Amino acid sequence: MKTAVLVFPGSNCDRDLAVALERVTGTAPAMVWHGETALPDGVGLVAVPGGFSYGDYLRSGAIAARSPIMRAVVEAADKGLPVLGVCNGFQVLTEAGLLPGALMRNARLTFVCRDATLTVGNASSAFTRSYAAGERIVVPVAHHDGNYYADDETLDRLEGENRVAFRYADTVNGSRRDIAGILNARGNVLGMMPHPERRVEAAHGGTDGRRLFEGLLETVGA
Ligand SMILES: NC(=O)CC[C@H](N)C(=O)O
Repeated sequence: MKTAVLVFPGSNCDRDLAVALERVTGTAPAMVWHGETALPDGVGLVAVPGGFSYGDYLRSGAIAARSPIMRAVVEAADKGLPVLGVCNGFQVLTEAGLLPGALMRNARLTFVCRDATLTVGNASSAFTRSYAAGERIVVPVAHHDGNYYADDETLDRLEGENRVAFRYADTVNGSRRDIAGILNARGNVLGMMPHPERRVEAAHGGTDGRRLFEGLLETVGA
């Protein structure tokens, strides 16, 4: 599977994601600079990395969401291309309007960096098919703006349409309804605050994150 990882000014977890994708797919991703206006031909996944973008000025993800490459990403997502946003990437995807809601400052106003136990909600998307619904997995978090907010109507819709991919098993950042990751209506866009790319080999303490990339590979094909 050919993949693309976006790179913004100040991105600092793009290489983590690239290494994880290469380990699982066997092919190094194309690293796509934010100023590009088109995605490389034939990519089966666009990954928006975690870390920071543009120093997180204004709001996390707000400036990155308006960079030239994001127009191409929104267009491709609308046509069904899988798009994964991890942490800062999730923030970018909400700011770009590909996912509903917003990621606000953590409820305790502190940076949270630790392993988080998640429960899998939707286990039938391209991203989550290698998990079982209700399964508990461990994936690390590292953020100060992970406090997911959406109004009740949006939250009810996300739950009613089985679009909550992951929830925190305990309180991590104050997210409404403990939401850690959500899907778009079509199921081809996933945003999640935990970092699956930091849990892909035994040396990371487990491989629960790797399964997400393996599920994608099964869906998209080599
Ligand atoms: N690990 C990350 O992607 C962090 C995202 C963002 N900089 C935050 O702290 O919320």
